[in-house]
Amino acid sequence: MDPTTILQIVDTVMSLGDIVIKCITRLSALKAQFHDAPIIVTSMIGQLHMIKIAQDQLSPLTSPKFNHDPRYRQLAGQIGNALDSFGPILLALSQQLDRYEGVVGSDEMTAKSRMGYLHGEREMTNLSILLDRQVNALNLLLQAIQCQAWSQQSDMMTQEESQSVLRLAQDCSSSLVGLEDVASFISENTAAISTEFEFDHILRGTLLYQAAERSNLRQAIRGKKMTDHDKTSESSPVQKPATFGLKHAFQSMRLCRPITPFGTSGTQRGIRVDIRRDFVVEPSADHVVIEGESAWEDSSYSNSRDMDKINSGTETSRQAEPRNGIDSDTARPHSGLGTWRNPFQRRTSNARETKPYQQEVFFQPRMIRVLLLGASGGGKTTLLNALRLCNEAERVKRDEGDIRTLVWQNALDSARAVLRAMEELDMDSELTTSARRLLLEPCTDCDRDPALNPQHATEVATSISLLRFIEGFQEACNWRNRWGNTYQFHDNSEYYIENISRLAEQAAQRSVATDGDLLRTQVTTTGIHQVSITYQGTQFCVYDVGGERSERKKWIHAFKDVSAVIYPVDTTGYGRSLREDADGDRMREQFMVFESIVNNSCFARSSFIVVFSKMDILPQYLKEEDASAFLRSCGIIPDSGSRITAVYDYISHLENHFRGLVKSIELRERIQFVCANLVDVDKCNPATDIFNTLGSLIPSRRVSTPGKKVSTPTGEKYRLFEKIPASQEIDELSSECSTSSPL
Ligand SMILES: Nc1nc2c(ncn2[C@@H]2O[C@H](COP(=O)(O)OP(=O)(O)OP(=O)(O)O)[C@@H](O)[C@H]2O)c(=O)[nH]1
Ligand SMILES: [Mg+2]
Repeated sequence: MDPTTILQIVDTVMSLGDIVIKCITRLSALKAQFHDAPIIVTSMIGQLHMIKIAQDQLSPLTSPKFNHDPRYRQLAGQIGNALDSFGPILLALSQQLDRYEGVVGSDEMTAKSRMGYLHGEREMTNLSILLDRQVNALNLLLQAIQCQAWSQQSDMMTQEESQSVLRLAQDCSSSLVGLEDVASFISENTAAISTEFEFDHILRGTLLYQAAERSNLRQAIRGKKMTDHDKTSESSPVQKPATFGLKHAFQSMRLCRPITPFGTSGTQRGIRVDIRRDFVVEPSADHVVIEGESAWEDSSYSNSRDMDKINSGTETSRQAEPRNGIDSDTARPHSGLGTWRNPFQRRTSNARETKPYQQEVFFQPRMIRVLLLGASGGGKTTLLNALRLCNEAERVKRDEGDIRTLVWQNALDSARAVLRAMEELDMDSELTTSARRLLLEPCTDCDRDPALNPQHATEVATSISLLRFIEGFQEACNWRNRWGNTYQFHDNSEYYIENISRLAEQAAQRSVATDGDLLRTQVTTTGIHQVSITYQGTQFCVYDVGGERSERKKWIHAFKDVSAVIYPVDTTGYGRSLREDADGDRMREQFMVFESIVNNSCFARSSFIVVFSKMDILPQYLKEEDASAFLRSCGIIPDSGSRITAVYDYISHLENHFRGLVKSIELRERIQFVCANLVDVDKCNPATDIFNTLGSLIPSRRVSTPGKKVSTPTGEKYRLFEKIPASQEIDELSSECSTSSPL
C-alpha cells in the first residue's frame, strides 16, 4: 500500500475544513431564521462541530515524519475507504443549503416554498444519516491514532463494533447492493429523529398539493406507457415537463405566479423552488458526464427509485439527465462538486500509470471501448495488466523499485495472514515467534523496497520459508476457506511463500520482479482508470473499475458507448466471503452483480465476455472445499447431486447459471464464456486471445442493425485462453495439480 495514503486521508479531511465551517454558519443562520426548524438542523450542527474538532486533532498528523510509520498505514487501509464518502456528503450538504437559502426568504413561508422544503426534507434526512456514519468513522480514526501501542490499535480496529462502524461508513448509499437495501440506511442513532414539519399535514391536505401530486402521477403513468410502447412522437405528453400539471394547478389556484423551472426565471421575491426531481427525464445524446458532480447525484442517498432505473434499464442512466425546461448548465449543482473527487482518489499501485477517467475519451472516434466490470477480486486489474503486457511499450513504463516493493509487500502480507491463522490454531513454536517478531511488529524495512536492505530481506525470507516446515502449516493455509474469516488471505499466498527466497535474492541483485510476480499482486482498485492500448493497429480504451461495494456507485460514469464488457469471475469464490464484508458470499455477489449489469439497457448492444479466472488454482480449491454444497444451496444442482471434483463439471454448471441470468435471449446466445489463468503469461498470454476476440466481435456489432442478431463464433467457449477444448485441458490441469504438492 502507498505509504502516504494516511496522509492523503488526513489532508482530505483537513482540506474540507472551510466547507465544514461554512455549513455550520449557514445551518445556524437557517435555524435562527426559521422558527420551526426541525431537530435535524440542530443535530447536523452538532455533527459538524464534532468534525471540526476531529480536524483540529488530526492537523499535527500532516507532518511528513509519519510517512513511514506502519501504524498509520494499517489505519489507512481500514479507514480510507470508509471515509471515501465524507467529502461528497459535506459538499452535497452545502448544495442543499444553497437551495434552502433560496427558499427561505422570510419567516412567513408561502405554500410554494413549504413544498420546496418538503421535497428537500428527505434529502436532508439522508444526508444526516450519512454524516452520522462518517462522524463515527472519524471518531474511530482519532481513537485509534491515540492508542499508545500498535497492538492496542490493532485490537481496537478488529473489534466487531469498530468493524461495523467502518462497514456502515463504507456502505453509504454507494453500492448497487446498498442502494437496494434501503433498510441499511437507517442508522441506530438517527432513526428516532423526526424531520416532520408541523405544517406538513396541513399542506398535504390542501387542494393545491393534491392536485399537483395527482397531476404528477398522471404524467408519470403516461410517460411509462409511452416508453413501454416505444413511442417518440413530438407531441406526446411525455415530452412535456412533468411540472406541467403542477404549473397548471398553481395557475388555477390563482397563486402569485406559475412555477418556472429552477435557474430560468424562477425567482419570486427572492424565493426559488427546486422542483427538478419531478421532471420526466429525457436523455440527451449531447450531455456529458462531469465525473465529480454526477458521482454524487447518482448515489442519490439511498434513493431506491433511481437504483431501480439503473437495474431495470427503464431509464437511460442519470448521466444523461438534463431535465426538460432546464438547460444543462443550470441543471448542474453549483457548489463546485466537479473537484471533490481529486482529494479522494486513492490510486492503486498497479494502476499507477493509468490516467483517471476522463470524459474526452467519449469523443475519440474509432476507439474500441472495453469495460472491465465485476465484484472485487474477480481479476479485473490482473486482466488489464495482462493486456498491457501484450504491448512491449507498456513494459518500459514500469518503475522497477515500485514493482519490487509492491511484490514484496504482497508476499509479506500473504505470510502475515497465514501466521495469524497459525497462532489462532495454537501452532506456537520458536519459528513462529521469530517470524512474528519480524513480520508483525512495526518495521520500516518491511515496508520499503527490499533492495534497500537485502540483509533484512534475506532474514525475513528465511523465517517465512521455515514456516512451511511447521506441522499444520497447510491447515493454516486452508483457513482461507473458512466462512467469515477475519484474516483476508491472499489468493496467491502459497505462491509467494514458496518463492520468498527467490524474491529476496532478486532484490539483492536489484533485478526486476517477473511478470508472474507482478500479476499475482493484489491491490484494491478505487475509482475508474482508463488505459489506452494499441494492439495490432487497433486502439482499445480499457476501463478498470473498483469492484468493492463502495466503488460501484462510480461505475455508471463509464457505461456510455461501451463496445464490450468483460466480466471476470473468481471461480474460487464459492463458499468464501467478500473482502469488504465478512458475511457476504463472494460467488453469490458475482451472480448478483452480473445479473444487474447484463440486463442493464446501457449494454443492450454491447458484447459480453465472461472470463472464468484463477483456473490455475481452482483444482486445488475444488479438492479442499466441496463446490457441490454451494451449487446445491444456490439451486444450481439438485439436492441429490454428487460431489463435484472435475473442473469441467463445475465450470459447466457455473456457465449455465450465468447464462440463465441473462434475460435477453439474443444476448444469452451470443455471450462468450472463457476460462483463463491470468497470471502465467510467460508461455502464452491469455490477453492476446482476448484482443483477438474483441477484434472479431466488435466489427460485427458495428455493422449489425438494431434488432438483427449478431453473429458470434459459437461453440468456441473455453478455447480462447485454454488453447484446447476445456473438457480435455482443464481435467489435465486438474490431475496435474492433484499430483503436485502446493508447496
Ligand atoms: N492464481 C491466479 N490469481 C489470479 C488470477 N486472476 C486474478 N488473480 C489474483 O486475484 C487477486 C485479485 O485480482 P484483482 O485483479 O486485483 O481483482 P479486481 O477484480 O481488480 O479486484 P478489485 O480491484 O478489488 O475490484 C490478485 O491477487 C490476482 O493476482 C488467476 O487467473 N490466477
Ligand atoms: Mg482491481
